[in-house]
Amino acid sequence: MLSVEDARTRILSALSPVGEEVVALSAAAGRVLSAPVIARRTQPPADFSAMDGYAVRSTECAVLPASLTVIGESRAGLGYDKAVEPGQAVRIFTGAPLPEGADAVVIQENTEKKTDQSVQVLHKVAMGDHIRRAGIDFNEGDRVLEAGTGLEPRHIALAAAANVPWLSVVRKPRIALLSTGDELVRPGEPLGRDGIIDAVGPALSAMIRARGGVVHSLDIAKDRHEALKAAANAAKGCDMLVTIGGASVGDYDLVRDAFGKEGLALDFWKIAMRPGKPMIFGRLGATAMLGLPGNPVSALVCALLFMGPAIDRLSGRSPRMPLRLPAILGAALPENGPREAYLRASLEAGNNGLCATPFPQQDSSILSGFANADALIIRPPFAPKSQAGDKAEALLLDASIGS
Ligand SMILES: Nc1nc2c(c(=O)[nH]1)N[C@H]1C(S)=C(S)[C@@H](COP(=O)(O)OP(=O)(O)OC[C@H]3O[C@@H](n4cnc5c(N)ncnc54)[C@H](O)[C@@H]3O)O[C@H]1N2
Ligand code: MOO
Repeated sequence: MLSVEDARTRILSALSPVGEEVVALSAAAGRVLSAPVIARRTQPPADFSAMDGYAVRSTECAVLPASLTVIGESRAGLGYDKAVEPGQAVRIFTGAPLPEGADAVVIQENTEKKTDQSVQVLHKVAMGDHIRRAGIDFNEGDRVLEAGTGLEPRHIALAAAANVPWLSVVRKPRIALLSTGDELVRPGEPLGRDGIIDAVGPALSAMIRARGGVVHSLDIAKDRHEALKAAANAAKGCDMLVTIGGASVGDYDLVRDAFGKEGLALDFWKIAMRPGKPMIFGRLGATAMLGLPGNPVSALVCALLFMGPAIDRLSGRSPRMPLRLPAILGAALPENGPREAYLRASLEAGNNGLCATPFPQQDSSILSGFANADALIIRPPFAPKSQAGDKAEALLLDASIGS
């Protein structure tokens, strides 16, 4: 069986970013740049004042107090267009261009205004004080953002400041999503005695959207070849098809077989991990296919470790993984079997760092445990018995830990 690491490498190397499109800056948040952003102006475009005060010639202020004649005003968006001569100063405000001849700004708290036309400088002034030099942020022609950047509001601010109103971004990957199983119904729909609610489909829809993909919902397919054939057809034109369930060896686990008949080029089936062993990866024509196991925790853990990074790759980003941190075990664990284990655990800040306590119940059908977990403890294949207090590694499920 493939290791988790090898499986991820195989998946990521089989995928590449989908095409690009141009979007307005106002619609670009959350998208991924497909080309660098080149500044179309210099920022600041000239030497600017960083404070409210007076633009002066610093040598005029060598002897204090220095009395200067105020000859005009420079404010943001409307500079003073004559030079400052010896004995003169210009009233200036934050973000205003420094007038010619001036080489420093003295903040107004360090002056005393005598009249509208006269000011006394009371404190020392050095050349360059409180000046933001032209181009300290960026210059016209600079590459201010690289291709592959996931656009956060701060990147939007930078592109806007660089006067770039349109951005080339990677098209949102289209992800077809199919739950399989005769027993499944959608939440809230009429339910027979042995029915099971499709819990994984809604979770994966949310995950795909949060990751920047577009969900093409294929709903729920019955465990029949014709239903899976119809789904394979409906997924055409999508960048990836994600199926849930039917990945194992039972009489009703038809996914590999049925998609095989539709031309699935299987890359691998089965990973040495727990939960998540019977995961499928391959290609159906131009569409990548990820077949997740049906047990809900298995499906969600596989989605976290493989589907998320795969969508990142399709989106042109470097694949993101949950943060992996060293932790101390909060309870003893038995020897691990041949599969890498991902144990649902709570996480607390302890005296010796993070303390990860595995939940007693680790069955891959138990959603309540997974929903309330902070982390997954990773145990390598055949890890020996461990005691509380031993070192371990944990994957954070959320960016922050509840207190
Ligand atoms: N003889 C063997 N049996 C099993 C093996 C094996 O190696 N040999 N592997 C086990 C492992 S590990 C897993 S994981 C499961 C995976 O099975 P399938 O992918 O075929 O999943 P299903 O049989 O379709 O469903 C399993 C279980 O999960 C429920 N389910 C399915 N889809 C959903 C959904 N969308 N939302 C909520 N619950 C879902 C389904 O009702 C079943 O209870 O196979 C083991 N068996
Ligand atoms: O891999 Mo299964 O996911 O052990 O339940």
